[in-house]
Amino acid sequence: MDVNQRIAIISAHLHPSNPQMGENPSLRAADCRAKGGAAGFKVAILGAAGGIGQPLAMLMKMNPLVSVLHLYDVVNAPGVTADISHMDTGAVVRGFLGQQQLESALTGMDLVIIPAGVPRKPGMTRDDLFNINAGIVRTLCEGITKSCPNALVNLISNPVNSTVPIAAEVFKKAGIYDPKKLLGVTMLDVVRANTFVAEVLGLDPREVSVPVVGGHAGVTILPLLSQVKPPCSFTPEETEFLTKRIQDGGTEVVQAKAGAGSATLSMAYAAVKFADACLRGLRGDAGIVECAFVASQVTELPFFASKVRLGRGGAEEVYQLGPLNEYERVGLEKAKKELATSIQKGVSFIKK
Ligand SMILES: NC(=O)c1ccc[n+]([C@@H]2O[C@H](COP(=O)([O-])OP(=O)(O)OC[C@H]3O[C@@H](n4cnc5c(N)ncnc54)[C@H](O)[C@@H]3O)[C@@H](O)[C@H]2O)c1
Ligand SMILES: O=C(O)C[C@H](O)C(=O)O
Repeated sequence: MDVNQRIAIISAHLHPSNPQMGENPSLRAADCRAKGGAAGFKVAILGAAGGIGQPLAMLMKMNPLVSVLHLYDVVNAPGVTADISHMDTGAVVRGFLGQQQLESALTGMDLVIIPAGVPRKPGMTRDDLFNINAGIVRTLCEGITKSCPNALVNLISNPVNSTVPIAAEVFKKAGIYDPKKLLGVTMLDVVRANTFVAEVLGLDPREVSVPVVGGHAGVTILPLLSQVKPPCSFTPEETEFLTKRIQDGGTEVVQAKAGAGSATLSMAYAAVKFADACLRGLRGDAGIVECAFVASQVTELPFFASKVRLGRGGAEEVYQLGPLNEYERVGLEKAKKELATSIQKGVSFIKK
């Protein structure tokens, strides 16, 4: 950067009348840095000013795999962007406010993470969010079809069991659907399962790995306690207690927050854990396996959460469920029944 560019940056901050988001000279200098060979991926967060979005943005700014971080929301994006952009980590941060900036927010992105939408209040199911969040997800996915059709998409907005089918239909309509690149984020169920199982076993949660399959709502969340690593066994009472606690983990937080929303901090942690795995897959690292809600042939349903292998193309391999015990087989039937309805609801929303 030459001396004139440096003077431009200083005067922009001394006379801050000009900076419209994305047109600040300091961002142009950062652009040079981003273009100047900074290795890494370009990531957009849609809904970045929300309860999940803000800690997620902070954690992604700390991720060394990210070179450019775009923060988009319909409110408060400038404040969150200014705040996070002061962190002395590598990623260049840019903010985008409102629908008219969606295209710029998405252009050139490798990974788009979507936590936009309303959260639950006590007494609501995730499906009660459908009427508002379905339209939000449709609009954002239409933006993706135009501006970054090859990006990997991590969809967090609830009800995930319906929003993922909505996204798939939007992408199909635009002729850009690649099932491997659309991933519903169920990592929070795995994070909770690891934590709750570790509590019962008296272990450090980092040593525990629990596959959670099915979907992301109530009985569709199916922890496979017979496949826990390290290998262990549970009494029927422990199995019942753990399965219920994992299935109701979201409701536990909604009730504790008493009207102030749902899980945000643990979700941001889970979202970053999952996004980091996706980015390592995109980079070509071998052996990255996580659970996600994806297009699937594991059951008769078109979407199902199970372990997937993440690679350069996204979810490159979807694994079978492995041997289930009787308790899990019964749970699987219940999960499939509810999932079928939620998936169909999402598909019909776009097809109608
Ligand atoms: N998948 C999961 O495991 C999981 C976990 C927790 C929460 N969630 C879901 O994530 C969503 C967000 O939760 P939250 O607590 O962050 O809610 P929040 O209300 O705190 O934040 C949502 C953000 O989305 C923004 N937004 C609304 N419409 C938008 C649009 N059209 N474009 C861009 N941004 C828009 C809002 O302005 C807000 O900043 C909810 O649907 C919630 O149920 C999913
Ligand atoms: O429970 C919710 O509504 C939010 C989220 O799906 C969760 O599991 O915490």
